[in-house]
Amino acid sequence: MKANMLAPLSLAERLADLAVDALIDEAELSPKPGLVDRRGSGAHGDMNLALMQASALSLWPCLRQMAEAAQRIGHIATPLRAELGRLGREGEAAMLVTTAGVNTHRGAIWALGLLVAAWALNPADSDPLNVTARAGRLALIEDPAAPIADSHGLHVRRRYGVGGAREQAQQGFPAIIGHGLPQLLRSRSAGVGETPARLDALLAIMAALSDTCVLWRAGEQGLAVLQQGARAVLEAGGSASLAGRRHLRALDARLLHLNASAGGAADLLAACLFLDKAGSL
Ligand SMILES: CC(C)(COP(=O)(O)OP(=O)(O)OC[C@H]1O[C@@H](n2cnc3c(N)ncnc32)[C@H](O[C@H]2O[C@H](COP(=O)(O)OP(=O)(O)OP(=O)(O)O)[C@@H](O)[C@H]2O)[C@@H]1O)[C@@H](O)C(=O)NCCC(=O)NCCS
Ligand SMILES: Nc1ncnc2[nH]cnc12
Repeated sequence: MKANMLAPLSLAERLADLAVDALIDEAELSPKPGLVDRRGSGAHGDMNLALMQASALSLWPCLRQMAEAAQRIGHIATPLRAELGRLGREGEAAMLVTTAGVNTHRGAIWALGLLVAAWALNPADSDPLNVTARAGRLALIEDPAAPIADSHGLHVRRRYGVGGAREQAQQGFPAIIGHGLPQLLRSRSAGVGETPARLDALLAIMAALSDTCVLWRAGEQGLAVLQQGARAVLEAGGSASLAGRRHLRALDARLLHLNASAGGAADLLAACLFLDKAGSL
């Protein structure tokens, strides 16, 4: 092989590439209400775009290993779930080293980890509906080595009775399959550019999701502001329209005022963009 030629990539490497690409696309997408983007840190004192990009790149080895584990183990049962849990915890540790302790992508490791594994289990069937269904079956299996977690998500689930990241995965990612992905395709076929189509997909996810990050910081009132505000942008014509952009600006200002950040919806947009890349593998 010539020195300037790259070695062919394995399936696991290509899946990790697509997942990291999707994370970087999500981080760079702007203007996202309340979230870190090209404009700044949103409602986060401890995150910025460079940190999100570095965090995304740090997850490549973990995502590749998750896909490899799925190929090696080959079926949906406890051994694969246990291995994904172990690799997920290692990935979180690598992320926290890269970010000096800031939780940039915990939810993304969970969602994309399950999805790369589900894809690698049957690469011939990359229909998003079937990949998310396989990921859901994986998420339903208990991780025998999971530590007793004291997470924000746990507190919020107990207080407000919502499902959170675990249930979203166990149900086969309804926020993506029922909202984000159809909106992405609808906005594209309406002829808007790729950036507004992705923003509309994010808003559709925000309007449908019980995001435990928002509930943690801003309670039920914050979640209602997010969901109603996201719906208002879409009903006004989406982020490509003048009226939609006005609603989007107002939503951004309200979320910043409430110190509310929809990190869960951001993770699910990355997962949605990953599934959308299915055709390019
Ligand atoms: C099963 C886990 C997902 C753990 O879930 P749990 O709900 O117990 O724990 P959390 O630590 O709260 O993590 C869930 C993260 O998922 C995102 N998320 C939130 N709501 C939803 C939803 N409805 N659907 C899908 N995803 C959702 C969200 O991640 C983003 O937010 C992070 C920032 O959160 P936080 O630290 O709370 O943020 P701040 O507000 O900044 O904190 P303060 O400043 O106020 O202190 C950011 O990272 C985004 O990614 C939730 O945080 C799973 O994680 C797990 O069990 N992992 C163990 C290893 C494992 O098994 N891995 C499996 C590999 S496939
Ligand atoms: N763009 C973003 N801003 C804040 N939290 C996030 N978690 C994942 N993506 C994020």
